[in-house]
Amino acid sequence: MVKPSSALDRVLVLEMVRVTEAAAIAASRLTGRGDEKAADAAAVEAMREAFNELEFDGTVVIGEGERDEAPMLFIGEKVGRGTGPRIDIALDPLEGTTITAKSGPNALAVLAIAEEGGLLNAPDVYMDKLAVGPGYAEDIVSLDRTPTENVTALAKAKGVRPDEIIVCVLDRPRHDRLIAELRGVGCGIALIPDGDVAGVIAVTDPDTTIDMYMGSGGAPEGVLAAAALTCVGGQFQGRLLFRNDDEKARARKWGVTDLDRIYRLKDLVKGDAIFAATGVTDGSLLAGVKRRAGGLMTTESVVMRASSGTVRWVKGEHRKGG
Ligand SMILES: O=P(O)(O)OC[C@H]1O[C@](O)(COP(=O)(O)O)[C@@H](O)[C@@H]1O
Ligand SMILES: [Mn+2]
Repeated sequence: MVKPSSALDRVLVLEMVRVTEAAAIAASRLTGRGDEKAADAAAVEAMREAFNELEFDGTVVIGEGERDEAPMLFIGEKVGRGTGPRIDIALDPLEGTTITAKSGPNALAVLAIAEEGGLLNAPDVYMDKLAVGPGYAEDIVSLDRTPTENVTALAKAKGVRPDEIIVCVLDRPRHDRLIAELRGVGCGIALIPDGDVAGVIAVTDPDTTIDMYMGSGGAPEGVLAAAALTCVGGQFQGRLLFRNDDEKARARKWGVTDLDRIYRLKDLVKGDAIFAATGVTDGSLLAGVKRRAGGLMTTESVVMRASSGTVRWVKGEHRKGG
């Protein structure tokens, strides 16, 4: 029996990989060149071009910024051919601009799509994030508890000592207190220079040995990581952080009424969703773009779908162009 296809037709699953591949390949030409802006611009342009080949009626809900600050893939921009299903898109054509410029680990081209209205229109502010992998009781950890309480609860559930827990944290001065508290507990801290989309997703992969993600990063990146966890399992909590009234006004403009709210996965991503990412540089999730002899280029991508929980790892060999 043929199942009725949802707005996110199966075809779109693999098409999304082409889109992230295009962005990753374009950005990779600028890897290690010390020019963050050029790397980002290359990814943005390639992603936009790839989207515009597709038979769908897409709207960017999380993108490169507001219309007046971003020339392309701004919030509200329509992409695709304008026919077919209406899809909302969250994207970060180059997640890890500094990483790419320095040729560090974990830069990704990343996007998530959902049926219209399915993604939180997160303002471009910081978000306090907390994530753990699958298999734990709901709310085993909470943004309303201290880091020490969360580590202790997680350790008990995992059947290890608190000092055996490994927490991933962005290496930022604003996290000094968090890091000091975790050091007090004796945890292992995986400090990352950038790239918390990969950092959050790392909790879902036992091979990374990372048990928990803590600390603040971009709210848009929070929604992207949440889309991945919606597909593969795990828990995520996020609370928007505002540094000034302007940021609060920005959030209200995007429909956020309760500024202190804790968002869980189902609040960030509703209904069916697809998450896709291609590695730009090597990282915990994916290998980066590699240029090999004879014009061959290889890419590694992952694409996941929430409704089926299917995860596909896609190795690409690109022989012409790029
Ligand atoms: O660098 P800040 O201001 O601490 O922001 C953290 C955010 O920046 C990143 O490290 C990289 O973001 P870019 O994609 O803009 O380079 C994100 O992963 C993270 O959410
Ligand atoms: Mn980013």
